[in-house]
Amino acid sequence: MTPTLVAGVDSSTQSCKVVVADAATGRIVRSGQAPHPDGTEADPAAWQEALHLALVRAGGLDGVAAIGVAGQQHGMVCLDEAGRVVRPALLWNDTRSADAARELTAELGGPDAWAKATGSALVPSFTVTKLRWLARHEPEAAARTAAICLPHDHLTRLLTGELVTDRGDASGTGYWSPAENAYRPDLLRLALGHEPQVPRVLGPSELAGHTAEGVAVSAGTGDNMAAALGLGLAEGDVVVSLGTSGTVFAVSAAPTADPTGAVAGFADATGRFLPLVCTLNAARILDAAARMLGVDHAELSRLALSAPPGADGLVLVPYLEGERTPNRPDATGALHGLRLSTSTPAHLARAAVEGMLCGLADGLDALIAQGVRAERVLLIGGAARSEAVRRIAPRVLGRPVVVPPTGEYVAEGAAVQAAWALSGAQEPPRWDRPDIIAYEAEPVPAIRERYAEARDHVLTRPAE
Ligand SMILES: Nc1ncnc2c1ncn2[C@@H]1O[C@H](COP(=O)(O)OP(=O)(O)O)[C@@H](O)[C@H]1O
Ligand SMILES: O=C(CO)[C@@H](O)[C@H](O)COP(=O)(O)O
Repeated sequence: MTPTLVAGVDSSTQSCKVVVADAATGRIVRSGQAPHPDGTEADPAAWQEALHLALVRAGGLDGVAAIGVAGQQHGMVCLDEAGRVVRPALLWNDTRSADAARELTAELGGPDAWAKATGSALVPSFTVTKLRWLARHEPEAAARTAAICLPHDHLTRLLTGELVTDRGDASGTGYWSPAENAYRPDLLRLALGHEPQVPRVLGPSELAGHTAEGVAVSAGTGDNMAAALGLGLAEGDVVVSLGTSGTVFAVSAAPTADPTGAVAGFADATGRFLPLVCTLNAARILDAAARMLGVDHAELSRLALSAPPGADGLVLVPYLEGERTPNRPDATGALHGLRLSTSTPAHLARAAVEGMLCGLADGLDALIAQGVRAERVLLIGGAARSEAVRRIAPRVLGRPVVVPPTGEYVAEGAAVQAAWALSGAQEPPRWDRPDIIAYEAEPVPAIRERYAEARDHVLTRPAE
């Protein structure tokens, strides 16, 4: 019998990935990907082209009954009255709205007020801060903005003609409340000066519509929510994802509202919640280290593993893109503890891996402080392919980690959602994912202690 096929899309920061899977078993039958342009602002047409190319490379939608789109969270896509894009989208890792975040925070009564209203204290990643930036710096574009949506909403709209979203992605806007399950139009108005149309929020297994060819399209969601769905996260599981962003997250039955701003109180893609810590600096720290050393990722990993834990005191503070957690949008990175004896490629490679992981370890602490249980840590994302990262992670995170088989969990999560929407079932399908590899190593607390000494000693960006 021919299996029913579903497709999942991951339209993330650096690329678009598509998987086509058997809806009953989750077996991946074909896949494809295509790159996104570099930069922190992007023409949404580039995502559409990359999706088209990735779909072609995945053998198209022949035989596919349903598709779901997951995307990088928070990006601001402004549409005019005719549904045309007003200006390039500002992405989650664009920090130009740092002043806007500070202004809006003060106007509502501080970080606690935002955490109560939307689950999250404001940092420049949130869409609402980008809207304020637009109102201040491009008032003409702000006035032409008749509707506002996120990257995954935009692609879903191109597929179906419907302006819809889901709880997960809506929870990263800064104008939707996960606890109330409702928009906060007052916050939209506060930021932009008027209330543009916003996407209708669909239920977790609701259909957004159909493509012109009749393929059903699920609600879609943010990339982290999709990864949680793809991994079938249970309580006690914590994910450390090392993509362009570094994220640490868990599913939770109750909403969170962390006034310190470290933990964002997002919603997930199943009707629950997804407390999450996000850093701006993860896989690209290793890309940068490899570039500086003139080596590829395999050699960077070999070098890192050849240096001792703690790199003899060499610390790399990884704020190359500024930072979001802690909230230091204007920070730069730094190398501390350089001596003649630590001036080696191996030490630098080790310091890069450890510095990246220390940022995530701080995130894990913040999540635990919000009541999350970390019984099992799952390592995913591009940089989790690195053997050095897998073997050093337990030393820095202070607990064993498991690495699910190398897969595209965001795209797979989007495919799970498509299969769920198609089935009409109460719960999402549980696809078997065997062969989890466990990595154990003695924790080395000195790595984090030295990092804690170093992390506040960085320069800010020079004025441009
Ligand atoms: N073996 C590897 N070791 C370290 N980093 C890697 C490896 N393979 C891929 N990467 C990095 O992972 C990143 C892409 O990860 P991915 O999770 O797909 O990111 P995103 O979803 O944000 O686009 C790139 O920066 C890439 O260089
Ligand atoms: O902003 C966040 C989470 O709040 C990021 O995690 C983005 O969702 C981008 O993710 P990747 O491209 O790294 O997957």
